[in-house]
Amino acid sequence: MAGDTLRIVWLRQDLRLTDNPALFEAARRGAILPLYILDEVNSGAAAPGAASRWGLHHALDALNADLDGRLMLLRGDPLVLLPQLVEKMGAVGVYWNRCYEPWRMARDAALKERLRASGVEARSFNGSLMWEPWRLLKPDGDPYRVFTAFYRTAAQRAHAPVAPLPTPERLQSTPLSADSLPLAALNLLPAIRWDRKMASHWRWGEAAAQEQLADFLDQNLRGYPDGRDQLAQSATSKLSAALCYGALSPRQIWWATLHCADATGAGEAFRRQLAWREFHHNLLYHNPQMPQRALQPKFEQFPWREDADALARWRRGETGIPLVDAGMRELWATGYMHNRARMVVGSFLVKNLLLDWRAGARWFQECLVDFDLANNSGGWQWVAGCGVDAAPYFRVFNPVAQGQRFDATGDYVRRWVPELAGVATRWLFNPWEGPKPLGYPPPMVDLKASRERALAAFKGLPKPAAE
Ligand SMILES: Cc1cc2nc3c(=O)[nH]c(=O)nc-3n(C[C@H](O)[C@H](O)[C@H](O)COP(=O)(O)OP(=O)(O)OC[C@H]3O[C@@H](n4cnc5c(N)ncnc54)[C@H](O)[C@@H]3O)c2cc1C
Repeated sequence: MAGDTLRIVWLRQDLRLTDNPALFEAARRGAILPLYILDEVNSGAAAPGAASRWGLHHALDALNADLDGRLMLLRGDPLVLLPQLVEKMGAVGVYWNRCYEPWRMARDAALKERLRASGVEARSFNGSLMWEPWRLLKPDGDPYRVFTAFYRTAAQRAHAPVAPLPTPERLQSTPLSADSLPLAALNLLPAIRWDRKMASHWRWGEAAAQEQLADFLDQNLRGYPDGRDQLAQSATSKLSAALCYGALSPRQIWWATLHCADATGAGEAFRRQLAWREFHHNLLYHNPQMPQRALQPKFEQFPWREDADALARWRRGETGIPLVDAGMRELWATGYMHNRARMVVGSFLVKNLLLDWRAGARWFQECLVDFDLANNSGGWQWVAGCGVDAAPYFRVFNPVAQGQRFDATGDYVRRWVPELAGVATRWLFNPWEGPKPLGYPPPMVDLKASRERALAAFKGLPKPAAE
């Protein structure tokens, strides 16, 4: 294959053929070499955990099948591997879609400079966001810090998300090089095969994601505004993992909602949630410290408790608070947790247990198949009340009231906490007040007293002049 037209398409969080600008542009110009590099060198603390690695394995497997087995796989530092590969293959360019995590941006900027300095075409595109963070700013040029204002501008005044691109008409890809590693050599699957139990909860690849989107629009969109908070209903799209690995782009989803039958206007509620993803990416871009540091500086002095035993009970779903335990066990069993449950378990950890939000974020990073650095750190800062546009710290979720409201039949709790299957709905969310259920622990904290302890700690924070 002629090296003078060969371009490497470096795929990362965009594992799809449709609406993939880097792939589309490279394929238009000639031959391509589709490549994925497992980078464990530059990721540091942001490295995906065991559940995301498992998901990545399947996402890569599906993409490779779509590319007729021609996806090249490497493992190591792209800053070293890519220049070597360019030289070896005689490629004229490297194309990729932009990522927005601080570690990836730093690496990609260095790579671009290095490739260009040696006369290689290095081009990046937007394949993962509807509004890139430097394009959606307040009128005074500052980044948004409040979601509603961000969304108002995005939905009403910003440019509409660009229409999705088609699949390239012709994919002229190079035969697989002998240097390519077999997928198994990336060691993404766990040594102890705990993943088998969660496999049935996920579908992989672009075609499956498109089908899932079509089914959601057809069957669930209408009920989304009311149903999305109902824990036992499958009312949400479950497209988060497809977005994380890039089997679908947000533009494809946005456009599909605009072009489907939506007589009730429910698409608006759904697009609003998609915009939360954009907002968190925007926040992370403008606040690269977001995964490590509270965006409200006063929280850096918050008196978090150190309590390894309490953290372990929370992780295992053995807190004695049924809704919290149900969420944590759903996470462990499936690699997913309903958004409402994410908020409830997060609030319980941070407020009732007074444990640092970063410990919760780290556990989610390890266990979520849909782990996404921007959404996870943004979600945790929101729940903890220490982010820019957060629920105020003094607003503490009451897991009993949340259960009664969002799991009124008790099906969610009974599914994930089978010890409580026989408990009447009246006592299901507060079994300590009713007949004592067998085999289920008493609550590890008193909800009222621990709430007051949290509020007192919050009141004790210094009030910096500049906040
Ligand atoms: C503490 C906490 C941690 C979270 N960690 C992650 C994470 O690591 N990865 C992740 O993708 N989402 C995370 N979320 C956001 C949200 O819980 C999930 O995106 C959602 O539950 C995924 O289910 P779905 O695809 O069915 O959502 P749907 O309701 O169908 O929404 C469609 C899409 O919109 C986006 N979205 C929806 N709600 C939110 C939100 N609150 N914030 C940002 N984007 C949103 C997601 O991309 C989602 O796939 C977190 C939320 C909290 C409170």
